[in-house]
Amino acid sequence: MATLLELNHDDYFVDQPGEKAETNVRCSYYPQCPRPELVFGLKPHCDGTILTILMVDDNVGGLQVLRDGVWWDVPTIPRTLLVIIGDQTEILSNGFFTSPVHRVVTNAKKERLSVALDYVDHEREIEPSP
Ligand SMILES: O=C(O)CCC(=O)C(=O)O
Ligand SMILES: [Fe+2]
Repeated sequence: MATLLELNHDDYFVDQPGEKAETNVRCSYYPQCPRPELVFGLKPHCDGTILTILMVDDNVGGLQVLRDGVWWDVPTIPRTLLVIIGDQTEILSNGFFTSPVHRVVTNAKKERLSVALDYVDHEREIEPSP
């Protein structure tokens, strides 16, 4: 990431979070929903994190990302973790990496599980790279 930004500091993104940066795990259960057209699993949002690492159910889609005004399904790939860039990385990279707006839609036939690991710094003031 630092190389892409042409920073002369390979560990720039590793060094920015303070010692109090936290990792939190969130397990979410999305039950079947008889009226998926009316109910979001998770409303549209960006993650306020440095990164979110997401493990989703291989058999159920549901995660969507907004790009150019269109919602796209995020494909599920077995045994693969998904990394979502968070707002803090967008700030650190001065907008080079963007924190995507995403949501989870519900499913009438299948329940869904996900595990999200948030890496976030609530203590330090995050500033754009030099
Ligand atoms: O459950 C998911 O697939 C997405 C979860 C999510 O976006 C979040 O926890 O911020
Ligand atoms: Fe999220």
